[in-house]
Amino acid sequence: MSIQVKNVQKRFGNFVALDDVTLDFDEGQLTALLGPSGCGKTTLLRIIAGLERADDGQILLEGRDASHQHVRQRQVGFVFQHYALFKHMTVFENVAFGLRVKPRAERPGEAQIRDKVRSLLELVQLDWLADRYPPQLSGGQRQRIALARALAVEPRVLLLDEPFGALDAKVRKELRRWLRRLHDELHVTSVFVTHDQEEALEVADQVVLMNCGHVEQAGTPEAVYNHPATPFVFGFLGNVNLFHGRLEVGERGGLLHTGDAILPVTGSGHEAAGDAVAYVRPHDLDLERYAPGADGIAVTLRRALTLGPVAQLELEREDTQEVIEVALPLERFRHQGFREGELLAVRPRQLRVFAQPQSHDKARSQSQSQARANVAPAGAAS
Ligand SMILES: Nc1ncnc2c1ncn2[C@@H]1O[C@H](COP(=O)(O)OP(=O)(O)OP(=O)(O)O)[C@@H](O)[C@H]1O
Repeated sequence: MSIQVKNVQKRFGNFVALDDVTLDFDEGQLTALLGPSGCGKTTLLRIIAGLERADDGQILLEGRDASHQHVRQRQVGFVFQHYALFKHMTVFENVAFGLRVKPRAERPGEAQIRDKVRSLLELVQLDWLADRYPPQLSGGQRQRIALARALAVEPRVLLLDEPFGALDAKVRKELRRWLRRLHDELHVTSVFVTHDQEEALEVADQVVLMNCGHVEQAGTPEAVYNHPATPFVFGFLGNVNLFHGRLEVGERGGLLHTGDAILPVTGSGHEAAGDAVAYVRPHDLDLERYAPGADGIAVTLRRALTLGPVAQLELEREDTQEVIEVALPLERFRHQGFREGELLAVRPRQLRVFAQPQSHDKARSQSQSQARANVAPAGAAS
């Protein structure tokens, strides 16, 4: 079932939790709602489910206005962070619960219930736990049972609120791969809330980046990561270096004057000249030995972390003393033989510029500071 969210507005008192949110969730798609704490992810999920009413706007399910439909009529299945399994019931009975409480006319017979529960337990690969009670399960197993229980009533939409939030990192990773495989088998339109960018990028077909009650960007993981629409998205999805400076726009594109360096800018070329901030990821920077008059930013290599296949380098700008973070394949780093204390030159392969906002409203400036919380220790913080 497809879901459309149209111009949804939600306030709690004077606080705007959702501000004109418009989104499409295609039939059979797995979408991640991603964003910092308090940005409105759960509120949006609850409004889609019918657990919360929007003040304005519409929810369309399969093209039909469902804004006034009761949660039951919407045919949604839920999985929450804190697994709400019934402790006094076996795993089997927990999964059977939704079927047993159906109105008499719709309730399947006992044999059908048994078959259905068995096949769901096989689907989540926990059929061997049917007779156990929830306290006898691990956290990951409980979440898989919670999912089987949500699926028992054949929901047309599956909503998951931080389903793996309470689990440790290793189990989370296993479970998110498992969720993806399960989704590929079932193709139920699913929306899950997370504040873990890796989880969203790895699992989802569509990632919706939210911030302060509005949607910053929605798109495939590839699109939001490689073509971030706003500084917030850039900062939220992975490490980034910031270069503050002045943008000069000429016929052949933009040039950023930052400290003593002049750097060519990639991108649309529609940015206005003036104060600007350029964004570049640590792996989009080239590094070579410094030579007087050469292009790039002169830096000193302060620290090299050579764990794993990538060398993480901390470099200090000669002109502004800001820190730049560079990620180089370990082999290349070793081959070059760079040493700590050495003078090098950094050149961005891709430098994305966003114009400096002239006037911030409160929410936007908050969004900026949240974005900065995710940047590399780099010039970043300045
Ligand atoms: N019932 C409520 N009454 C008042 N304020 C609320 C209520 N529910 C949510 N809020 C506020 O609305 C904002 C959005 O909350 P929401 O739970 O949707 O955020 P979230 O993005 O899911 O956050 P988290 O990742 O921390 O769960 C928060 O500032 C929250 O305090």
